[in-house]
Amino acid sequence: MTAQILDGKATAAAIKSDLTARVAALKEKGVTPGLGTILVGDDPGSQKYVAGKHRDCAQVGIASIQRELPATATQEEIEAVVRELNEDPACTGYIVQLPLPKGIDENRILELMDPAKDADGLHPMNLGRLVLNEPAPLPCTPNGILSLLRAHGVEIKGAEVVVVGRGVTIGRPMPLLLTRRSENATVTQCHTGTRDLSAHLKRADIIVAAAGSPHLIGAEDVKPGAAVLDVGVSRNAEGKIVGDVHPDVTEVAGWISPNPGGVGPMTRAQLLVNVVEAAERSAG
Ligand SMILES: Nc1nc2c(c(=O)[nH]1)N[C@@H](CN(C=O)c1ccc(C(=O)N[C@@H](CCC(=O)O)C(=O)O)cc1)CN2
Repeated sequence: MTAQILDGKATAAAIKSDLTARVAALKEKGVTPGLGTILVGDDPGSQKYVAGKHRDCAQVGIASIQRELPATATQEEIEAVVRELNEDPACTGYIVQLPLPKGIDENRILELMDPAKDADGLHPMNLGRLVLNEPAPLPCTPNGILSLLRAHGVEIKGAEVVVVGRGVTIGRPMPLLLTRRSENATVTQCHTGTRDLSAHLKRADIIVAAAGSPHLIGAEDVKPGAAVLDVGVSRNAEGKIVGDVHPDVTEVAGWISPNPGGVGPMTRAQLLVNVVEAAERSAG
């Protein structure tokens, strides 16, 4: 078997085409959505992701507000920029690119954001709303994964899903989205403390690999026909992406997301969805 591709680029392009029309309609009502980004430091990966987010904004007609601080920025300096964007009427929603440099209290920065402008769905109030099944902006990568599966007709309802990883952007919120009544999946969360990862993986209909451990998952770990989403981003000596999923998984899986070209573009598309939805709410 050779797995079918979960094409993130094409799916994101379709989402962006829909958003372009919605942004045009907002502009006719006098509302221009604006996405703000706060980038601290000079991590090349983060710089690339933020640049991609603003390229996407330009494509769909969303205004860009970019704030950059050096790696030496203090907690207070970052908080000052957060306060500035909280107050800026041109900024519909914004994100603080993670991770922040060592020594910065990331949670305090996220808590300081105006939850109504939280385009990432990572403010504690919005994560709490997700737990309570109340409407909230949804974290971009988990929501992008669901959109990618739906767009390709992969059955989520009743599926056994294994999420590998417990980070704040993917691992923690992913099971919350998957176990909503609208998705009705059964989820096992695995992490570095899991005793027999392979035993869990072999039972999975869907695997979300977000461990950041190069080629952690091989063909021998995957049930034939399973859908495998590779979210891991490690870099080799040439700076190329190495995912959590070994290339030999393609021979066993039913569906696989390429990396790059799978979940990454979907993360960016869902960010734009959150910004446009916030603008539509404020436009009534
Ligand atoms: N504030 C946030 N920080 C981070 C998040 C997040 O959702 N919010 N997630 C990740 C990084 N991320 C989003 O910012 C992200 C990851 C990957 C991509 C992407 O488009 N990847 C491309 C490849 C790009 C490359 O060549 O390096 C792809 O997969 O095709 C976009 C955004 C951590 N931080």
